[in-house]
Amino acid sequence: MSAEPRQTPWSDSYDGWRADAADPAFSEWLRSGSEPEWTAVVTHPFAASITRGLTSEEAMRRYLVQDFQFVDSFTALLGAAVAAADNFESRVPFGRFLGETATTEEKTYFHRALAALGASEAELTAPPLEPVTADFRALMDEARRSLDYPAILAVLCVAEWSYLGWASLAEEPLPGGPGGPGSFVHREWIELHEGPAFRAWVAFLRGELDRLGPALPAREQARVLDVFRRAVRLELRFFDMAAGS
Ligand SMILES: Cc1ncc(C[n+]2csc(CCO)c2C)c(N)n1
Repeated sequence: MSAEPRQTPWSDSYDGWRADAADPAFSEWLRSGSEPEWTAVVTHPFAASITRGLTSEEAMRRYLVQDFQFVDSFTALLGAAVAAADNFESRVPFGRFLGETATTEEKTYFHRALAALGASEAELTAPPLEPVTADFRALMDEARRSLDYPAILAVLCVAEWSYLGWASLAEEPLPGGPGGPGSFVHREWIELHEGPAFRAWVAFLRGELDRLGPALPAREQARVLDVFRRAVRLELRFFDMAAGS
């Protein structure tokens, strides 16, 4: 007979929580303090239907048109992270991700996917924003203007870690294969958020929060948690919007 693993009670004080947490990482405090919404994001029915290639072209177009507007503010936020990081070694991965991944994804995936889904030029460049897209952009713009490194990290970390979360749940064979459901639009969207390079990027973002978070005053820790939770709620609303609910 095996014992049930002991659940660490979550505490809104990081120091109180870490005393008996199995994994005392600051990023784990933020994530577990964002339940149940965190799990609702990574297991969202819309994300699950992407992993199975079952989202319709219409739903995928609506989602990606809005997401391209999200990615624009996200890319600006990466630039703010270069500026706000507290040391040289930390600036470099943001610049590398911006140069390698963000631009590739933007230039190739979004353009190819939205063309294949029949999006118009206006939908690509200046679509009407859904309320959740406008709210998400406002949060990212607030973090960017603050140049507050832990707050910037919190928003970036939620966006990337939660996407790693749902994409890691995809099972082989991925959509878009011969005779199977879905297309390259589904398959590449999963592949972009999975794999060793993306995992290392998420580990870097978490590592930065784990490095800086524990030494922050309790008041600042609570502020980072607030930003993290707001971002998680927006991820949830974003998938709800995509699902049309
Ligand atoms: C709502 C929303 N949240 C997170 C991501 C993940 N993500 C944000 S930017 C980026 C790479 C740069 O293009 C990735 C993978 C997303 N796309 N949309």
